Amino acid sequence: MNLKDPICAIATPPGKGAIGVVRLSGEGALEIAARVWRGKDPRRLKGGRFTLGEVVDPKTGEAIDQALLLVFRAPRSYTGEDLVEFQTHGSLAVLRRVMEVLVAEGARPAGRGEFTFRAYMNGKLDLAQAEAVLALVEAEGELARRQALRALEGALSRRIEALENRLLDLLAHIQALLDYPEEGVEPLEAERTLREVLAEVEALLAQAKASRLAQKGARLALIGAPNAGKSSLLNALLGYERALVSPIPGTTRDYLEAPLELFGIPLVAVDTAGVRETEDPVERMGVERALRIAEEADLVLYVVDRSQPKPAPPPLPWARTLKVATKSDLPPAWEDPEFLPVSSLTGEGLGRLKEALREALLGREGGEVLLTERQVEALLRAKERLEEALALPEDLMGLALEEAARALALLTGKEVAEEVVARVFQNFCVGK
Ligand SMILES: Nc1nc2c(c(=O)[nH]1)N(C=O)[C@@H](CNc1ccc(C(=O)N[C@@H](CCC(=O)O)C(=O)O)cc1)CN2
Ligand SMILES: Nc1nc2c(ncn2[C@@H]2O[C@H](COP(=O)(O)OP(=O)(O)OP(=O)(O)O)[C@@H](O)[C@H]2O)c(=O)[nH]1
Ligand SMILES: [Mg+2]
Repeated sequence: MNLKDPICAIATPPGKGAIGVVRLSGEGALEIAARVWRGKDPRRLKGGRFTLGEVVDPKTGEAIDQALLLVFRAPRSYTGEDLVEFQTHGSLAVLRRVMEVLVAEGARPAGRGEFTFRAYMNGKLDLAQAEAVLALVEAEGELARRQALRALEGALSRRIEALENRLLDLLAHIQALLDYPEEGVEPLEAERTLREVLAEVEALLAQAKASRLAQKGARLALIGAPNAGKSSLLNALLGYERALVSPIPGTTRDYLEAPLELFGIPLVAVDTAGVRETEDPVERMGVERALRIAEEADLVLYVVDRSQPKPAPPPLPWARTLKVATKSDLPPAWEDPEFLPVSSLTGEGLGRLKEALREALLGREGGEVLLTERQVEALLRAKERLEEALALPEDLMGLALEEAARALALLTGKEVAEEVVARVFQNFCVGK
């Protein structure tokens, strides 16, 4: 891959937008820009400045759009190279023509993530930060956005580097003891350092689940007997009347999905048909679907009407099930401390139910750390090596320590093989 040639891409999403952005980066970017620009010469613009003018087709002199042009000069740009942005009107008709004239003047359409790849290669971002850029672009909920921004700002990278440095210091110390046994090098306290580093790695790993949830979201299924109050509870959680509710058992025939963001996690809540034995073939199809949805959900709310005799529970994945007793505003027919009482009518208990959902989804860890699958793998490897080192005498733990440090370095990308880097950027969209 050529690392300096001028590349260009539409950076805004396809479709109509008030404004569209085309980026151009690399050697000769300013010269190319000058050839397709009518207005103040971009080559005379300082870095960080913009000007209003027209993008033109240099072959015909035809104006393509009225636009703003921004100049960033190497190394002070996103990529670290000379970089020009054209901020045009946001139609595909405009953006496509801008791309055409840039390519005609010698720029190459960028590959996926190539701008950020260059930023990485030029030391503007480390690999954890580049992955944070991707996560920020893809963030669907508040939690994912917060996690990604913190990682982009280097929070994870700093934590990892601190651990790496402690291991490297320890290694140097061991080496000194081995090389100069007579010279009064201070004795090691390897075990304590190792335990502290291991605890920090484990603390990070404890956040992996929350990070995956924030990015991928979760499915929440409501299941229970007909008339239990599932659809009412769905509506209460959503805050609007999404599902039909009626006193007639069997109101919900097919399942129904609704997006719901709780604690910054993008959830899909699924209301289902009431589960019961039935002769009606259509209703039976609904019941079968309901059970399948419960099986596949990340979390199940088993909904039971507390004002009626308690029914026999359907087969549910109990490890992922929260029990809810609805209609808590009515006189209870039974009590069971395993069930959370709620009333969709008055809202009583909804707050506690949401808290229980939060704990079931996130655990007790707050979940402010972004961890990609790749990073989790590296942390697991580091953890294994640290445990191995702990089991060895101090003069023999050097190799395991070195490997643990190397595993940590994978997170920030200092020791990462080219294919791994390529794979990270494969996940990007064009223009990022
Ligand atoms: N129009 C536009 N908006 C955007 C971006 C962009 O590239 N263009 N960004 C793209 O992701 C994000 C902002 N992030 C950016 C990060 C660094 C630099 C940059 O030029 N950094 C230089 C110079 C800093 C300075 O002028 O003070 C540097 O780090 O040296 C630009 C954008 C989101 N919004
Ligand atoms: N008093 C009271 N009535 C409720 C409450 N929740 C639901 N109901 C009533 O219970 C009846 C059934 O509610 P739905 O939400 O339709 O029950 P469902 O579980 O979706 O029923 P199916 O779709 O038939 O499986 C309706 O008449 C609701 O008004 C509640 O918290 N308090
Ligand atoms: Mg219903």
